[in-house]
Amino acid sequence: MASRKKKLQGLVAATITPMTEHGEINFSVIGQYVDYLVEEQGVKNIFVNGTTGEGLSLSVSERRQVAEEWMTKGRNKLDQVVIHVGALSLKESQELARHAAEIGADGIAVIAPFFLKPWNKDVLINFLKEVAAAAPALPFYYYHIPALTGVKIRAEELLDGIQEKIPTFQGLKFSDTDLLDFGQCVDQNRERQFAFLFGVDEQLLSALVMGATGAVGSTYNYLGKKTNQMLEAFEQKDFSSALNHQFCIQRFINFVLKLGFGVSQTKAIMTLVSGIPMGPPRPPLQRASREFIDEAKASLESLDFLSSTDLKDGNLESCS
Ligand SMILES: CC(=O)N[C@H](C=O)[C@@H](O)[C@H](O)[C@H](O)CO
Ligand SMILES: CC(=O)C(=O)O
Repeated sequence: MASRKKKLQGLVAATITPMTEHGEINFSVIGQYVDYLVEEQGVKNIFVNGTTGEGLSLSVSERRQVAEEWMTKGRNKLDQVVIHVGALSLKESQELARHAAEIGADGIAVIAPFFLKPWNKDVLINFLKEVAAAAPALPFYYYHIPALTGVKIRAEELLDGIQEKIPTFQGLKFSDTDLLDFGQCVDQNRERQFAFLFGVDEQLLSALVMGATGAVGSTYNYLGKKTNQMLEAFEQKDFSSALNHQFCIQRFINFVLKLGFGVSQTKAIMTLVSGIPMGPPRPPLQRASREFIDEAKASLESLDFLSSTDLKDGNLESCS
């Protein structure tokens, strides 16, 4: 039986995997990174080796080392560490799940296998069940990200009866814009203590209205503080302030999405905002262009999302 520890709530940063200029993992900055999230962004939960962490571009041995480093450096500082252990090979996924349990992680998450794909709900559940069973004491989260996996089985359908198949099932990380599907996941499972973690940062407020209990995302690495203000306003039922915060966040995300925004760009933005070198991404991803970085910087400054306040004066767009 999974240890029913405190429900995962609030913001969860999808961690970047820092790399050296030579493309090796730069473990040396992870301690600093933990402190930055906790102290500067007010974010105390992390999601390791996911999309943002290029988990599927790392070897199994690298994934184990990265997970260990976050656990070590996060001890007594972070609330919860969830490790993504999804892989195309069930064996690898199980190895990573067992490893997550050994190192004391707070939960594991798994995406749908995305090469030879499950074609219906039962087939997907069977795969997930085998992974979950390798870590029978760890809370299990399904990571729904259909745009990247190509597995479009609706989350609402998957959740129907899931606890009978996967007793450790504890929640859903929902990275899709289908708020009907998300809302129905919440509505149909009201009496269960699941965590509903939303993963589209630019739409989080709508998901909060639908009953999201938390959020996992890449932008919480550097917009955690801002997003926490939105959560706070929502909690206080100050919906107009919450909406202002969401619109500010949207202006930034909308701006970078139009320039082309993904993991490479997240690495560059985090380097810029935190001052911690995240390094280049691993191929097939390519590093963000100089033009992107300059434009993103100007946008962050004009929205007052950077500590440097050079461009602040007289800026009508400022979101502070
Ligand atoms: C596809 C992807 O990486 N999604 C992230 C997490 O699920 C989000 O945090 C996005 O990066 C963010 O919402 C910006 O679109
Ligand atoms: C964004 C996210 O949740 C991930 O990197 O997996």
